[in-house]
Amino acid sequence: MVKAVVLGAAGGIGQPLSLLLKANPLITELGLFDIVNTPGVAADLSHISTPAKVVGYLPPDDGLKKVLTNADVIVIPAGVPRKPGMTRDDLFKINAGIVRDLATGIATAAPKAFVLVISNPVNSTVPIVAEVLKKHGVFDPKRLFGVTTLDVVRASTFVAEILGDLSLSKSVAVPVVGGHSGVTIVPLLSQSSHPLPANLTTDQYEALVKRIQFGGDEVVKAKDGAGSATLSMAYAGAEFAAKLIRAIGGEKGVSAPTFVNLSADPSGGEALKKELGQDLDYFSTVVELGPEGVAKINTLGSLTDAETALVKAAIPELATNIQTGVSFIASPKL
Ligand SMILES: NC(=O)c1ccc[n+]([C@@H]2O[C@H](COP(=O)([O-])OP(=O)(O)OC[C@H]3O[C@@H](n4cnc5c(N)ncnc54)[C@H](O)[C@@H]3O)[C@@H](O)[C@H]2O)c1
Ligand SMILES: O=C(O)C[C@H](O)C(=O)O
Repeated sequence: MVKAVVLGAAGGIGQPLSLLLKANPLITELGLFDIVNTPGVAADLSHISTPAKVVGYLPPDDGLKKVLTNADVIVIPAGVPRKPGMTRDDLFKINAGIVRDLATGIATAAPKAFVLVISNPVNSTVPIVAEVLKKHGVFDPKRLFGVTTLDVVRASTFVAEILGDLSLSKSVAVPVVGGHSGVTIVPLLSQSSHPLPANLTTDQYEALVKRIQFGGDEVVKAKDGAGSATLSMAYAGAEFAAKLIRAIGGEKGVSAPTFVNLSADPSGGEALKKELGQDLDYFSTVVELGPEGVAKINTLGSLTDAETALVKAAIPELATNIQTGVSFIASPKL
């Protein structure tokens, strides 16, 4: 029995994500929450012939508390998306408060749930959720995840394109580490399950790295004011949620890159911190998943000089983004 909950379920990501979760046979209950339209979305999805019982809630009458009660897995795509010319950090002003309030609901109504954060800027919203849970004395770092799967999905697709065979994209696995914005997105292409063509030039390699780092901008530009990635994000979010649900159900050998608090690792992430040469509290890397959530946080492994430089370039922005999230909750003005 797995109850999954989507907070922001009526939005551009929320609706297709809810559809994909409804299609997951391991989910037996699907709770949808948004400030608008969830009764309609829930009624629509409830006619699909899969096991999950679907219920939609709105804020009145304790809707947030009701949807969160007995939740096992909570996915959060609530918040505003980018328009052309904006960075993910520009979303902080609005999304930080939205995520804080939803996290407060989780802290009281579902403190043991696994929480998957999609709302941007992920590098800051994940620390916000952690700080809220800490304030309530219920933070378990093993249960909190920043969803960076879209970067991994993009890397697989773009590598398969370069290999000239899109049918490979499902099996191409590229670890993408760091964080989820611009230069903090670091694809470790030398560790791709399918090596890049030997004749790839440095210019082509650099263009591929840039495309993975700035894939979000490509979509924002193409949507021309109508938002950012929604369908590919829903696919990526459902993929990550499905992996986690399999792992908490006891399946062995499940792992995925995700942005986590390094204290979730049994060793406190010391080996990774040593590799990074920096005492960061959060980082995205390949995480082994298990019944309690994070089972082990993997180190980066062997990197090329170019990848070492990318990791180095990611760290200052990542450290600032993390601190922005932490300070938002620590602020005495709240
Ligand atoms: N992590 C990633 O890789 C990734 C990828 C794409 C988008 N995103 C982010 O996901 C977020 C959502 O994007 P979208 O395109 O779905 O936006 P959207 O505007 O289409 O949908 C957002 C939904 O959130 C709802 N919402 C707002 N405040 C809420 C609250 N307090 N409680 C519950 N619901 C609330 C809105 O009503 C809306 O339905 C954005 O911040 C975007 O930047 C992240
Ligand atoms: O680019 C965005 O703002 C949305 C998302 O983070 C993405 O990577 O597509």
